[in-house]
Amino acid sequence: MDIDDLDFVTDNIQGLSTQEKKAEASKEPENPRNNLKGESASEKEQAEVEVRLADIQADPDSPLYSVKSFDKLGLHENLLKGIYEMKFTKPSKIQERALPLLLANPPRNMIGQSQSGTGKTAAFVLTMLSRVDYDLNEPQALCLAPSRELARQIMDVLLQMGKYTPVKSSYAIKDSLQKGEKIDAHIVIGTPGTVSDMIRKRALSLRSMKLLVLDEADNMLDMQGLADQTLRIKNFMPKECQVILFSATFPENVREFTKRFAPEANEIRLKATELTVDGIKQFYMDCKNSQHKFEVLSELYSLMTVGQSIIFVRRRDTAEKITQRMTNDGHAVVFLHGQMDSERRDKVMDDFRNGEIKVLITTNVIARGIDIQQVNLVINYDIPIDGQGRPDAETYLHRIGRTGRFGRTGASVNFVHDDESLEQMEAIQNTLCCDIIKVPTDDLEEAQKILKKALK
Ligand SMILES: Nc1ncnc2c1ncn2[C@@H]1O[C@H](COP(=O)(O)OP(=O)(O)OP(=O)(O)O)[C@@H](O)[C@H]1O
Repeated sequence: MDIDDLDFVTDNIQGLSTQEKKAEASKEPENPRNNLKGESASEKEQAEVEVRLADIQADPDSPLYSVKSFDKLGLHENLLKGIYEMKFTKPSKIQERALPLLLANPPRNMIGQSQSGTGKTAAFVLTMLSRVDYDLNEPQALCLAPSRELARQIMDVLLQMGKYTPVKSSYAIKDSLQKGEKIDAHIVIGTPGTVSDMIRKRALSLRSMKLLVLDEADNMLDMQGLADQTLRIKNFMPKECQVILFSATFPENVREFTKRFAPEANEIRLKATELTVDGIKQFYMDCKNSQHKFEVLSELYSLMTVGQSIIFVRRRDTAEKITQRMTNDGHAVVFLHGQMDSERRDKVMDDFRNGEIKVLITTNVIARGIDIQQVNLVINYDIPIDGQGRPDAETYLHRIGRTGRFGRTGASVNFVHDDESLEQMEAIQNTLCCDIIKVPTDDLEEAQKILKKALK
């Protein structure tokens, strides 16, 4: 699989060298990506997505529905120029509801929840860009994210949306600052560990800060994880700072804390039944044991070609091992995890983003926030569990939410291989009140057809 861009070629040409595969691929009859009008298939697909999106945005039950246009949301014309250049035509529900509240004066805190892939980033990025004083060369807005990869992605959005503003922005992620350097940018985007370090070394001054944004806020305020660091950073911020929390999930155990962290906040919440995204079809494959699980994975990838996909595993060493075994079987796959050095992580992510890498095997490090529209398949090779070994429905939602972005279709496949993993998956299914459909492991041709149909 995963040669060039031949999304729907299912021939098994595994076992050939890369050169041979490319030659084989170029033999496809009459270039399947071109139609009679001379329009390339990807342009056609894009047009189809846009038409579908227009329908979805007209459906009041969709999280992408809105009544207003961006022009009516009180944004500066320079920001509107940036937004329209990104080809955003209408706001999504969360953008339409949150932006007027976020921009109102006096500023009020916000706890905003909306399904994965529904445009939360634009809501908080536009708020940061609207609130800073561009004549003051000091950090005024700080956005924290749980991973380097997500911080880099938010920066990309900021630079695109702020293209027609004089914004200066800076990273606060590992290896982003030279020794002795001080940040004088208006907006800083970083991860909590590095931000804490920079504050301690006085490389980042918080005295003019007006805005603190936590993306993936429930994760950033999780007592088992990043809460300590995040809280410490907040305690250094000026008291009157506007606090903005966004996530697709706010589980019960962090709710109280989020309210204390962002007191008297405007709140936009989802009901438990609204958490999943309709465009993502969920499946599972019941394997006999862990060896069979690997065989099914490898065989499935031999049979089907998807746009791009992410395979989630529980442990870093599993990511490396599965990558090795898949490579031995002739698949082009790459791993990414949090113990790799910064340069390597950035390279892998950039290659995945621009489509050079088609299959990424990874841990929860990129389970949240990562937005790559071509990803149409997510595999949970290991069912997600939390620090106490309990089924982790939030992580599950975030993982599968790497596909089905902003009205696109996507599929997720859970691999189970014993009673325990089956029970974990069922517990997640019950928590989320969603359907997870079984696909056969003894007829992978059939399995492949079912998945392909779901992606149409
Ligand atoms: N109004 C809009 N019109 C068209 N596309 C949009 C609009 N708003 C956002 N998008 C696109 O939708 C995709 C998902 O947006 P974003 O990454 O902000 O989702 P999210 O809600 O933060 O998801 P997650 O919970 O996974 O972090 C992005 O590719 C973004 O460019």
